[in-house]
Amino acid sequence: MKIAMLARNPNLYSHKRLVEAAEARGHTLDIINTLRCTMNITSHRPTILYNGETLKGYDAVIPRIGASITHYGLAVLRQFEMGGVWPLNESVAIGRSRDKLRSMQIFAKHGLGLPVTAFAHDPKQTDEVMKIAGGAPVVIKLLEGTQGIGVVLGDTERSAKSVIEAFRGANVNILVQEFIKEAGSSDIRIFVIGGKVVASMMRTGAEDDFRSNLHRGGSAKMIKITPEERATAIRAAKVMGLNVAGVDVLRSNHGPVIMEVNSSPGLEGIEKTTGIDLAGKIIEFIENNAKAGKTATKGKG
Ligand SMILES: Nc1ncnc2c1ncn2[C@@H]1O[C@H](COP(=O)(O)OP(=O)(O)OP(=O)(O)O)[C@@H](O)[C@H]1O
Ligand SMILES: [Mg+2]
Ligand SMILES: [Mg+2]
Repeated sequence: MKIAMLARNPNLYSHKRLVEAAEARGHTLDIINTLRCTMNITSHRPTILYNGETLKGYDAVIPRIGASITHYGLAVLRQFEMGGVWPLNESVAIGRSRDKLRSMQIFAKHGLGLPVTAFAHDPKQTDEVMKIAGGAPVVIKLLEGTQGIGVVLGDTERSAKSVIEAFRGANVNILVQEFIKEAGSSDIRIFVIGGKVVASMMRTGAEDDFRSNLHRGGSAKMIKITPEERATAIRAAKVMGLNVAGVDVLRSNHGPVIMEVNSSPGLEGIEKTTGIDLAGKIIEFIENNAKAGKTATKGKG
């Protein structure tokens, strides 16, 4: 097969592993720098120009679109989809999962466990937002945050309110969430491919941090998840419409609650922790599923 991978940095562990796995199985995998793609949107047959040439002949495209270029990256992916190239994850599904509010609303609608979450646009609503989240301690999150940056614990009513007001003053969107203390600075990353759990790990925050992010100094270990956690992760990936997903859940007193669902989950932490060849499993999934024009949404947007 001829596979395209939309990515910017060819030296990232995840990207190198996917190239390696594809080549080991006899495929070619070209890394396409998303931002260097030019789109011809006017023609009847949508095309993508790359380094002066029209991209063609691809059987599948692996989107690894960074959070900072979601908008342009999804347009490029849609262009592939409209040209009939099978995407590992569809643009519509990635768009859903990148929007924290939208995804939480979808999870709630499907009865999946979530931390109690409040959101308001008006700075005057601080008291109400605090009340919905059940009062201090609460977790305050930047909607556009990543790698644990912009995730703050408001220990007391007073500190929570000043954090909310500071964020609001900076004119950024936030959500306020019940603090799941019983999770003990740990979360579980569950890796789903094609509706099956293929690997999972528990990440625990550094000594003095409630955030479990490995980027913030957390550590990871292998873990056996419960059937309820497994079902939650599979369902979360399904309602997002993602073939490949990294589902993050916290163990709360009221069962597993979903933190977020990642559409381009990193491979380094989880492959090194579990010893499972996830890159190989992803390529295998592509082999078994890629078919020209076979997408649920066909880039309908
Ligand atoms: N409501 C909560 N209760 C307890 N701990 C939380 C809560 N929300 C977040 N955390 C902790 O903080 C960490 C970071 O939060 P979150 O995953 O929402 O944002 P992020 O890591 O910045 O986003 P991304 O994972 O996309 O980089 C979580 O992994 C979890 O350990
Ligand atoms: Mg996120
Ligand atoms: Mg996270």
